[in-house]
Amino acid sequence: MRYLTAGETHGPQLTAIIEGMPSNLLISAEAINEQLGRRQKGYGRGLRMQIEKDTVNLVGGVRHGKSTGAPIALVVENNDWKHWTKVMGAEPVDEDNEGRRRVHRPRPGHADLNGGLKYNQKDLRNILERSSARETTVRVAVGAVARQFLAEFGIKVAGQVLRIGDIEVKRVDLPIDELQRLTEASPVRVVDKDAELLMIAAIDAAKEDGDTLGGIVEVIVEGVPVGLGSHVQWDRKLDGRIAQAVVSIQAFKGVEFGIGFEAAKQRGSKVHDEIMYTEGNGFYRASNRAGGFEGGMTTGEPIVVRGVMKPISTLYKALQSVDIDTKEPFTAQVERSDTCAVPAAGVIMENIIAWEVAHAFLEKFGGDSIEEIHANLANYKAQVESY
Ligand SMILES: Cc1cc2nc3c(=O)[nH]c(=O)nc-3n(C[C@H](O)[C@H](O)[C@H](O)COP(=O)(O)O)c2cc1C
Ligand SMILES: C=C(O[C@@H]1CC(C(=O)O)=C[C@@H](OP(=O)(O)O)[C@H]1O)C(=O)O
Repeated sequence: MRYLTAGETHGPQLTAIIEGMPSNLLISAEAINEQLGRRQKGYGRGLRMQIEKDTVNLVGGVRHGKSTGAPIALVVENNDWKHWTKVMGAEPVDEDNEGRRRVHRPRPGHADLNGGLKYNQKDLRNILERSSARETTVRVAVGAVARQFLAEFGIKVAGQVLRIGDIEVKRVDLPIDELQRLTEASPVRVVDKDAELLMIAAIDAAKEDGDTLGGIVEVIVEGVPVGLGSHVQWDRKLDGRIAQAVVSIQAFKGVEFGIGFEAAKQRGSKVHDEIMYTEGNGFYRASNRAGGFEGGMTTGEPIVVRGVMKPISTLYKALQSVDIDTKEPFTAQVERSDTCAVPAAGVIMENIIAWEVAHAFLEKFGGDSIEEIHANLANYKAQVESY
């Protein structure tokens, strides 16, 4: 199973195609829209989120509410497009010709300069249009389909924000349904309401100063069987694939599993998870410091992943850069930008991880229909139980 996305942030739409989703999966556009809506709600976003009202259009591979096995095509339209038809117009233009502008001032912290040099583009809009995190809209839509696939097999995903700037909350270990419920309505997706108020104040203060904030998000996946991923080849390690997916989110700079970087400070006796066995429950771990992985395979314990997002690159208190035409320094002018997108990024992270887990699940249990996968899973469960 694989997917690709296409589309520009100020173009007419974002598009994704999922190839290899088995047939007979119930796919609800409403459930996809729920995830799209969650991605738009976080505190700290700029004016663009007031323009957009993201909803999915399923234009291929789904009939009568179920996948047919054909490629699934998903489209999310950009409401903002109508304001950009001239700028995005078909004719190449120079600056200020009929209101269309060529971008020649690269923004620090963005793909602009590297992309311009690499693709030999003198209009940096050709880079920024695609590097924008607007693309995550349709990746969340893809992940929301994966989420429905996982739900079919009792696998659930939830996330919480653990840090915004210097405001940190202690992670809470709640049953996943409870965590989902408590973070659902929260503007920064934290359970601790006091910390949330501090975070909102920190975002407001950064905005006041023309500055931006990053943070840390944690995602948990519960109900995964033992043995997703594999130790036998580097690119089959599921923790490795998840790490790649997390760092592929715009502005994500780090990832850790379980106790993560903390492990560097501890002795082995405080890091590894002892193996237990009881009749009926089979093998399990006394703790889950590894965050659900050993040898690139799931242990059957919850997957616990944290991602680090850097502060938003575009600052109202602008950073210095160099004009690609004149080679003269300038300080960038900002029209609009987010101050903090960590809560939104948490929703993105949940959904892209759902995709990676669904992908590994399908690799393990194969099959072209949901019924076939259920049969394969039951067979494997019986094998594990009698091991
Ligand atoms: C949900 C989300 C919203 C973002 N919004 C903005 C924004 O409004 N302004 C900005 O400069 N960067 C924003 N970013 C970050 C940039 O897209 C990102 O820093 C840039 O594409 C360069 O990629 P890199 O930081 O991964 O190197 C956002 C990222 C995410 C995940
Ligand atoms: C559009 C989204 O995020 C955008 C991501 C983004 C960037 O540079 O990554 C810059 C901003 O875009 P614009 O310049 O059009 O306001 C954000 O609004 C979105 O999340 O849907």
